[in-house]
Amino acid sequence: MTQMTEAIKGNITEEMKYVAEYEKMDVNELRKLIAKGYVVIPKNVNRDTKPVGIGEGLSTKVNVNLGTSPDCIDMDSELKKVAISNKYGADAIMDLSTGGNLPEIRKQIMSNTNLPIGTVPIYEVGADAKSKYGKVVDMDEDLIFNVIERQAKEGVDFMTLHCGITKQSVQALKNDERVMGVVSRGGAFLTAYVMYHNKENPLYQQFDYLLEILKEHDVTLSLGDGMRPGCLVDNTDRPQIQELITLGELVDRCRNAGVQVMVEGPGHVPYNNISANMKIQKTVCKNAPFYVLGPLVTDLAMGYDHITSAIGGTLAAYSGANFLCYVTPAEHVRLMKEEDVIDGLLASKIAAQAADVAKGSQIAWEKEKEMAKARKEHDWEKQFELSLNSEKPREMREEIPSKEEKACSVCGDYCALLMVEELGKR
Ligand SMILES: C[C@H]1O[C@@H](n2cnc3c(N)ncnc32)[C@H](O)[C@@H]1O
Ligand SMILES: Cc1ncc(COP(=O)(O)O)c(N)n1
Ligand code: MET
Ligand code: SF4
Ligand SMILES: [Zn+2]
Repeated sequence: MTQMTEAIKGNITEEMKYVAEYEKMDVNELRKLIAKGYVVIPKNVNRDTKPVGIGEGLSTKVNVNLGTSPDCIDMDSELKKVAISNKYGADAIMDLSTGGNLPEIRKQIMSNTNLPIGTVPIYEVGADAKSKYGKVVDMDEDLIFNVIERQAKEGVDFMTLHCGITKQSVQALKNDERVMGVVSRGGAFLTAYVMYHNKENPLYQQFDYLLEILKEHDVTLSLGDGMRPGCLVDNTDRPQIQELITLGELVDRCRNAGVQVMVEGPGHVPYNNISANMKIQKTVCKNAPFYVLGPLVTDLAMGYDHITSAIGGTLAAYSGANFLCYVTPAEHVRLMKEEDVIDGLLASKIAAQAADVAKGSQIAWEKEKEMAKARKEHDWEKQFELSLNSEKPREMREEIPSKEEKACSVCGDYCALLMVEELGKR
């Protein structure tokens, strides 16, 4: 049973009820969207988590990436990142750990949040292959499917699997004059596998078997974009589009099997090409929920890539993307620290709200109206409460206080609002 098979049968699940209430929509409308594959609810049957809907007609969701790396294994810090994700309103968390005891790290992360958890199982496969046989490319089919099945049993809610890395897309990469090669880590593992063994990607070749495993536990498949461009100059090139066409075909196969599926997208895309990218994806993948990384609209802002990604993410979400994978100021520089998680998550939440407002979402506009009212009433406490991060403005207001309690220290006695208001005009 999956949310999708239930929806097709006409059954309304508890998860659908929860999501419909949160989104303030009719539950039968939601059910129809899930049945068509336009909306997913990533929730593994083996784990009790908050149901989160992603897709057409729903509010834009944001994901936090966290996890260890071979250079930094600090469980304490990762759990603080989980706490930050809970506190500041992430909609999902991906554990992208590649250093230390991966199943143990995942277990701890999962027991510290009720948010849906995503993973990229090929990372664990690569790490296991390296420790057992010496190299990442020494992985084999058994190891791949065993890891996926184990993670599915543990309760992972969505999995990024780079099924579109095929002999064909690897050939397209070789034929192209792309400046940067493969920047997707999972994509790189599988591209290396295809090149080294001259074999087809097992995730593609045995896709039906993969679907059986995912279906049993209702794991949502997130089709990874292993060929996404790694810099603006490579955007929307043939390897990216070649892979996307394969992903579109795989979406059909997921739907026929009743497996929930979303599709991942770039990455590095100039502002003028973002809406075209969203349109191509939504068309080729027949309205599957779209999960984008950024997109980053310039490559020159090292240390500020949460901003480049919020600019791109706003337009992407406005143009059809449903799920924004956050990017932090640490992207392209080092592993993120806790404060980077706050900045990255806030930037993504801003992009999501900005896009939802522009799309005319009633929920988004209700919040904007409440803020307008709080500002008019000089209700500072309410303004802080409504803010995406309440603490920051609260602390800032205390740093340079105003003598005039209703105003702030930008104008103080000359508060524009108060001056006209006192004449009884508003
Ligand atoms: C594809 C995305 O995954 C992120 N990424 C890769 N590994 C980790 C990790 N251990 N923690 C957080 N993010 C990670 C990259 O920074 C990129 O944004
Ligand atoms: C939107 C998005 N895209 C990709 C990945 C995985 O990372 P990678 O492809 O580098 O393994 C991700 N976590 N989120
Ligand atoms: C593999 S982690 C690095 C990801 C890379 N910055 C990208 O654009 O997708
Ligand atoms: S983030 Fe760093 S380690 Fe990862 S692909 Fe880019 S340069 Fe390599
Ligand atoms: Zn990048």
